[in-house]
Amino acid sequence: MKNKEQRLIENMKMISVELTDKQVSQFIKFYEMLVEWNKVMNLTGITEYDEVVMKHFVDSLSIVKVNGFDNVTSIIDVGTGAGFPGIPLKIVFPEIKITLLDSLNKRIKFLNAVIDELELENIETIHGRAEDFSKKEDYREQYDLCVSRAVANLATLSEYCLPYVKVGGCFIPYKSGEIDEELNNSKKAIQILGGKIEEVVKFQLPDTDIGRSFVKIKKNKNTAKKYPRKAGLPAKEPL
Ligand SMILES: C[S@@+](CC[C@H](N)C(=O)[O-])C[C@H]1O[C@@H](n2cnc3c(N)ncnc32)[C@H](O)[C@@H]1O
Repeated sequence: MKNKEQRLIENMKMISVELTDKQVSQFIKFYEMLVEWNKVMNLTGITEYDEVVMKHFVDSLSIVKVNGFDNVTSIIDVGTGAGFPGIPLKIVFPEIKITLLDSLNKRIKFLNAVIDELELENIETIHGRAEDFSKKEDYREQYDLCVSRAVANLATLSEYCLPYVKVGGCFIPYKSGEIDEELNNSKKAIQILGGKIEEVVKFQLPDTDIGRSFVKIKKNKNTAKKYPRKAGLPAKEPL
């Protein structure tokens, strides 16, 4: 049986991500903290090492198959939970400024401990609702890229996420394989919020039957000031 480090390296290679020794040890530490803290708080339903590597680490980074990162200097991960996809992106792209936002404070405490332990820099956590922070000048239309995994349907999520994206930047949600109906139900919201669907890229996680759809949404005009509506409304009454 190969050791943990080798298995991680090989799985990442399957999506063309090459890891340095430092990044390998950061991923292993992150895994250990996830399992340890998961004993006292609900962070993830998956704790077996190889499953975490594939379904959390490789999945978080599979966006590299869709989007280049050369011109990305800032990313916000909305509804990051235990740090997915934000922490794996930070480990692999240390030079990019990353903001992790979640409304559950216990998850933010976990993430702050991970940031300390892994000695990550140029990364910030925010405890708050997506709908509230994008109203603040320091966050509104400040990011090259907004990502989000497993948070809400695409119409609701677009109202959470597009206000954070600069004109010319992108919002790329991690969605499950079957997405046609969700796409149809979100086209109006995306257009109202200043976005345009550029492409939908389907991807299969290596050696699994798990399908992903990445929806690449370009921000082509400013989001009107009245969006997002007050907290709770985007989920209750999607645009
Ligand atoms: C199912 S978890 C997914 C976490 C992580 N993105 C992942 O894929 O493992 C959804 C997360 O979104 C957060 N969330 C849901 N609605 C939110 C909102 N309006 N603002 C901020 N966070 C929100 C929840 O607190 C939770 O941590």
